[in-house]
Amino acid sequence: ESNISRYNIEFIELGVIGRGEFGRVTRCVNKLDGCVYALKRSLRPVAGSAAERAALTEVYAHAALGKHPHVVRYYSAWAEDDHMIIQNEYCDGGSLQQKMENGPLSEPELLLLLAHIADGLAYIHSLQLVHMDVKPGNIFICSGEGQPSHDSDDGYDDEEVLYHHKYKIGDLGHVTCVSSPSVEEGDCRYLPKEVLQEDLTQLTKADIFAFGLTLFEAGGGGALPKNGQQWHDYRDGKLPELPNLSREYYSAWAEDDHMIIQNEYCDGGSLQQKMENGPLSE
Ligand SMILES: Cn1cc(CCO)c2c3c(c(-c4ccccc4Cl)cc21)C(=O)NC3=O
Repeated sequence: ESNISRYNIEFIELGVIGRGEFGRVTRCVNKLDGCVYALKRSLRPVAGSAAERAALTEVYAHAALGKHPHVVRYYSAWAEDDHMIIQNEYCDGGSLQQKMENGPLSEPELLLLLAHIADGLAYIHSLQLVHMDVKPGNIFICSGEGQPSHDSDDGYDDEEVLYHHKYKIGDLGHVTCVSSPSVEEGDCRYLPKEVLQEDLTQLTKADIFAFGLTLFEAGGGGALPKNGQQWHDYRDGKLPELPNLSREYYSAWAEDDHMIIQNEYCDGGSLQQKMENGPLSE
C-alpha cells in the first residue's frame, strides 16, 4: 500500500502484539511525543455493514468514555488505504488471559481485579453504555513500572508498590447503549441466557455476569463451556467451588433469586438485647 500513510509517517512499528481475522495489533512509538501506543489496523469495513457500525461504535464509545483509570484510553482513529486504524493506550502487562496461562490468580490479585474492573464497569454504565464483551482477553494490565518509584520513607512499603499494576477494560468493539434495540453478541462463554433469549432490558447485568464468570475463570474455575448442559448449569448458579480460596471469600452468594451473606457469629447477642436487662454499669 502507499507509504504516505499517517501510520508510517507518525509511528515506528516495534512489533506485532496481536493478530486476528480483524487484522493486527502492533506496539508503536509515536515520533512526535515519543510515547508507545497500541494500534489496531483492520480492513476498512464495507460501507453500511454491521462491521462498519461496530467500528464506528467503538470509536464513539472511546470518545465518550474519555479518560478513566480502569478503561483503556483512546487517542485517535483514522482511515487510510482501505484500512481503519485505532490508536489506544498501550498496556505493557499483557492481557488477563495471558496472565491466567501461568495458573489461577492469588486471592489478593482476584480482589484487585474485582475492584479495578468493577470500577471501570461502573464508569461505563454511569454513561448509559454497556461493554457486552467482558472477558479475560479484553482485560489488559498496565504494570505501572514507569511510575516514580516510592522510596521507603514516604509511607509506601513494598506490599503497596508490589500491587502497583492496574487492570483495565479494553476492546470496546461491542459497546452499545443500555436502551439499545440491537446487540452485537460477545463471546458465548460469558453470555448470560437473557441476552441469548433477546431480553435486552437489563444489559448492565450482562456485563456483571460476564465479569463474574471472568473472576471464576481467573480464580481457577477452568475452561468455560460454550454450550450444552454445563452452559445452562452455570447460568443456574451450579458452579464448582474454587479450591484455593479462603472461606472469607465465600461470604456472599446468590441462589434461586436470593442473596445470602455469611458473617461471623457473635454468641453474646446484641447490645439491644443486653439493655433489656437494664442500663449498663459504668
Ligand atoms: C492483542 N492486544 C495485546 C495488547 C497489549 C497487551 O499488553 C493490546 C492492547 C489493545 C488492544 C486493542 C483491542 C481492541 C481494539 C484496539 C486495540 Cl489496540 C489489543 C491488544 C489496546 O487497546 N491496548 C493494548 O495494550
